[in-house]
Amino acid sequence: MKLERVEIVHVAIPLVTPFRTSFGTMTAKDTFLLRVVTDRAEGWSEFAADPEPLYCSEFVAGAEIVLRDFLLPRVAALPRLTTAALAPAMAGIKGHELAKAALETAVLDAELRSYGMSLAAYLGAVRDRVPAGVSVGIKDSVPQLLDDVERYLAEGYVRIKLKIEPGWDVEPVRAVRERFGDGLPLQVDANTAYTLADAEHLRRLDAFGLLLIEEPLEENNLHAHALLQQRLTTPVCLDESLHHARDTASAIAMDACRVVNVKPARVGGYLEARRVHDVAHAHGVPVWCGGMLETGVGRAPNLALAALPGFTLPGDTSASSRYFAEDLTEPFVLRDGHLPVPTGPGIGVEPRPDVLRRFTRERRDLYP
Ligand SMILES: CC(=O)N[C@@H](Cc1ccc2ccccc2c1)C(=O)O
Ligand SMILES: [Mg+2]
Repeated sequence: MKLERVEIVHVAIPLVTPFRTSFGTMTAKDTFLLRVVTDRAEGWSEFAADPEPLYCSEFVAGAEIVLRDFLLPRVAALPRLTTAALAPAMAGIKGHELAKAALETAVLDAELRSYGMSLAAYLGAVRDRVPAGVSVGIKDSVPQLLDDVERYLAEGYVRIKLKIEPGWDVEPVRAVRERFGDGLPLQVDANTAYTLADAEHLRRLDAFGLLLIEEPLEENNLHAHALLQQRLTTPVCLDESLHHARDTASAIAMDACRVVNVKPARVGGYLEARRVHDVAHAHGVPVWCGGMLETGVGRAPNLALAALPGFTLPGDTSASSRYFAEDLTEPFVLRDGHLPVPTGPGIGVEPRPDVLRRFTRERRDLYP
């Protein structure tokens, strides 16, 4: 393929309800899409983070600069544009996995469309639908939390994930366990909010039979997570700490990570996400597909990834209606607690032009 044009489309879509985590409260998904035009086909992708570097160090304005000034010049210089050639071409630029993932995914979408192949087929999907979990934010009160969990269960979600932080952890988890029983698949996500000094307090969560506790400690401290795991029976799952297959292998070897939250954006794209899956699967470590409040543009490829054999736990890819009154793509609708894996060429979806126009803030060329 030949790279002809790359467009950046800044979008802002209100969330149906505010989403509070230990690092902040979101009221809208404010990010950008990339549209890559080649001589054979065009492809779309979505940048996973936010205008502010709260979940990780990357953010919207910074990613646009890195793409325009550093990543695109290297990619445009390739003699032949293939998705496989992108990561090596961009490797000289340190970090910026989310920006690299956005570019690689749009090129992958275009390349697969040019062959008429779905991302699911390309990655090696073994299922045509995946079970849907839901991530529930920190609430103002326990009764409000129980109402929200009840509503999500009634909608069919098969797993509940509760955001926790110091002061909102044991009590809400106990309340959900007592109200919905021991059979409910239940996990928590601290988004790095605790330290090893909290180990004794976190051990209290062992009483509730949780599937996992996600990223309890600061990101990139595998040693601290390994020390914490020695003191908990609840499996530690890493998210913010894992940036590629290599550090996933290290985390597993150190017993710092007994479950992996795989986020293609966090590891630089779907090719590396599959490698993370393969490394974990080879070690008998279950993986699940994390979420970043993506619109349908980011949700569709995550469903293809979640259909790989090692994805044995429900992920955070919820229905479109969990976050948005109107999605940029055709909405993803829960059916019997599952979402369908897209079967069309590439990521299998594209933004609906009229809806995209309504939520577009600005649109400009990044290349040429
Ligand atoms: C579904 C879920 O809990 N996702 C992330 C946290 C998160 C939540 C909201 C976000 C909004 C914009 C950018 C990044 C975001 C990350 C997590 O697993 O830790
Ligand atoms: Mg997480």
